[in-house]
Amino acid sequence: MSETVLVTGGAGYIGSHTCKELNKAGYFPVVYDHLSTGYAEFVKWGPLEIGDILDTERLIQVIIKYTPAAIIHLAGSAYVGESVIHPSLYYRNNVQGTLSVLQAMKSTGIRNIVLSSSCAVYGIPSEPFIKESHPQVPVNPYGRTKSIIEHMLHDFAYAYGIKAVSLRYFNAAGADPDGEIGEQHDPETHLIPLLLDVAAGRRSHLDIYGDDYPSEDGTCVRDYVHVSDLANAHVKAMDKILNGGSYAPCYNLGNGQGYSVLQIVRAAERVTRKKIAVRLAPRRIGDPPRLVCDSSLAQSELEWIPQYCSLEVMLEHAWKWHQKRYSLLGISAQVPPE
Ligand SMILES: O=c1ccn([C@@H]2O[C@H](COP(=O)(O)OP(=O)(O)O[C@H]3O[C@H](CO)[C@H](O)[C@H](O)[C@H]3O)[C@@H](O)[C@H]2O)c(=O)[nH]1
Repeated sequence: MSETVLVTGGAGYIGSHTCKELNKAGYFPVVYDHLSTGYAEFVKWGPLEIGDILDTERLIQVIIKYTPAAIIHLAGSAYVGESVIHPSLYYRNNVQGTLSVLQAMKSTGIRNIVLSSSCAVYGIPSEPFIKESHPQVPVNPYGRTKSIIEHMLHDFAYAYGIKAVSLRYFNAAGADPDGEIGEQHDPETHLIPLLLDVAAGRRSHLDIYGDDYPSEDGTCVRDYVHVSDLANAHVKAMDKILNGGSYAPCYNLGNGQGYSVLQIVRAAERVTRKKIAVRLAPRRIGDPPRLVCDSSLAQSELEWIPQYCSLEVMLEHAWKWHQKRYSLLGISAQVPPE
């Protein structure tokens, strides 16, 4: 019989791709999501249980119902800019929410967890390629909450024998290569879907948040990693903890290649064959100038080998999904009022 895995936040962008990869690998993913930012139609590879991670009793009920071998915990809040304006939301959903998940695990005897973490734990890096051992000095509340929950996992691992892996994502990009699921946020704040909206004529322009950063063209540099590769890393992490594992390790997940905002705009113009209008805007508070990954630890210890490293391929998959999504919704190309 296939092992059951409970995926909190499994109706979201990374969560739904993770469920697809789990299914491919022979696991049975049960999604736990309250659908505030996720979509029921993204839950295709197992049942959906609607619930909030803050509701420990409901979590316990669902765990008792399915007796999962492990939990992949992705539910939480994940907008850097919003975290600066509404930190209480981030401490509640990310810190209190994870504590609730850990308490439910402790009450039901579930011992294995894979945690969604972020490169935001590092802050402004002192090295061009960030290793896991880099000091953690987050520069926004989002990053601070992720750092705190990683520490919570360590403490629970030590005290209660929980086996845990934290995955520090760099910038998730692209969409399912089969076009079944993809990126969809409301409101949208992420660079790639926003500039695809401009290419599709649904937005007038993209605001570029600052051109005075210490990069070649002055715009921020990020490491974009295909969402299906990220999803696959969860399966590798799951395999590792279910087959022994070690004491709460953390792994960086990225491609080790930095692209500036303007480089992404130009690449999206090539892929969509559309001109993308941009407008210079002030820096966004909480944005580090450069975040680029050294993922050699994940490659050696998890045997994680990303398949879709090309930026063009990520953008092609994102563009294919973007077009499909609007045709499914029956929405024609139009520029919404400013
Ligand atoms: O309209 C926009 C949107 C974004 N950007 C820039 O594009 C880059 C990427 O921004 P995103 O909002 O797409 O992604 P972030 O780097 O802010 O966020 C990502 O990385 C974070 C860690 O830093 C978290 O992990 C978060 O969940 C993840 O989406 C940033 O330099 C941002 O300033 C713009 O110039 N204009």
